Amino acid sequence: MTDPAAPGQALAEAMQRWVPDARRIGVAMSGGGDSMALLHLLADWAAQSGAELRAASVDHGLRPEAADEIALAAKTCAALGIPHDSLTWDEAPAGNLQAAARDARYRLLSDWAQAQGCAVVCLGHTQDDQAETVLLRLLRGSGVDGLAAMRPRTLRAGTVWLRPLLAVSRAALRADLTARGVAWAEDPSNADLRFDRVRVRQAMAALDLPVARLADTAQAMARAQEALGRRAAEAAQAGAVRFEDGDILLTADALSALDAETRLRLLAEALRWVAGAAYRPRLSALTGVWDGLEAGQGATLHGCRLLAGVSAWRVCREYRAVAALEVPAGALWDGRWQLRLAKDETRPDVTVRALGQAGLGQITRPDPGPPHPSLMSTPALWRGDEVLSVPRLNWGLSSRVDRQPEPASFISGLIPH
Ligand SMILES: Nc1ncnc2c1ncn2[C@@H]1O[C@H](COP(=O)(O)OP(=O)(O)OP(=O)(O)O)[C@@H](O)[C@H]1O
Repeated sequence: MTDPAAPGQALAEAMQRWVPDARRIGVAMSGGGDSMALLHLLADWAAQSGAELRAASVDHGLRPEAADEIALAAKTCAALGIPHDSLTWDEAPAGNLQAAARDARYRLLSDWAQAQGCAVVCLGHTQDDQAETVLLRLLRGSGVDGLAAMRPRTLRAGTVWLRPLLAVSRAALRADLTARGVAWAEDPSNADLRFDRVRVRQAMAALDLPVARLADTAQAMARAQEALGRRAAEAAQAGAVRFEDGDILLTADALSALDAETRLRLLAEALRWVAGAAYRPRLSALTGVWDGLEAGQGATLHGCRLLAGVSAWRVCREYRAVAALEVPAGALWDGRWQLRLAKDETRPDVTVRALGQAGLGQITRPDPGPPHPSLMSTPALWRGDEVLSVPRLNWGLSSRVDRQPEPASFISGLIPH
């Protein structure tokens, strides 16, 4: 069993391992105990290594106490001579509030880090957070990917995030702060039993569950996840997957030679890639779809259409998912395409949107060509109601594709990074 590590040593080892040469490091500070300890430990490490620190806190505008917590973070940074910024989330939240607040936090911190020139941003997740995540995911029926829980280094919203305290216990961090005589804020939502995480935390304490063992499970699962991802990437490169203008074709013969886990991984990644999504659907949600495809039935999932052909299954974008998207020519469409006319300076009113039925009625369809659902969601250049160009079909005015979905991002999506 991996015992919780001593805070200062664990942090220095993590920094040495993940960012040996970084000059400027960002710190995400909530004002709570974990990120307060992170700040002090990083300050010790920076004094030794010569790195510079920058700190930021996000006020989501959801709790009245947050302003005081951020003020405490700012005051502590000032005492340590570390520049600190307060970032405010002022968009109206949509959907799940917790998830929207978290996404906004990562986005705001990522933009801030880039503006500050920070190579990475450090987060204060602890070994206890990791153990809670494992247990939460176990209770939700997660497989290998979910149980791999949080990684010490991740990419999200275009920024590298580090969790240098993932092997350190929360108790050790609190003891470190107490020894330094440093105050921290206690977030009242940490006692709010409406949150699954809080209930899991309390259950772990009541049952005296071994935190370090649960965290070990995450490490074992992360190794398994990487091995399975590499196996799926090899299968893709050996011909199980073909790329066709933003669609993916899963080759029936090659798939039938693969084990079920690898096949599901390829299908899940195909859905993520075609939808341009940050996350794959859960593998367990795909078994039913797979059985349907084998029986020749298509499906609609994750913003994609799945078409069951004889020699290959096609994954294409679902028309309904993109029907309302319209951007000026040259701007990013559906997060993954950039199109414009070869001579676009003469056509300022040109936009990009999906071909749809209205567009299909205006063009000559290639024969043989992509199937109807794939054509429907194909991006085209329009002026008002008139289709000017469909670059994928080489139809209409000459055009340029400045950006399109890249096969390399399919392969890298299979291997955790
Ligand atoms: N309001 C905030 N401003 C800046 N950083 C924050 C804020 N809230 C959390 N963090 C950073 O994230 C770390 C984890 O915080 P917490 O466990 O509360 O978040 P979470 O929502 O569970 O995070 P995650 O989504 O990464 O699991 C903190 O130690 C801190 O580094």
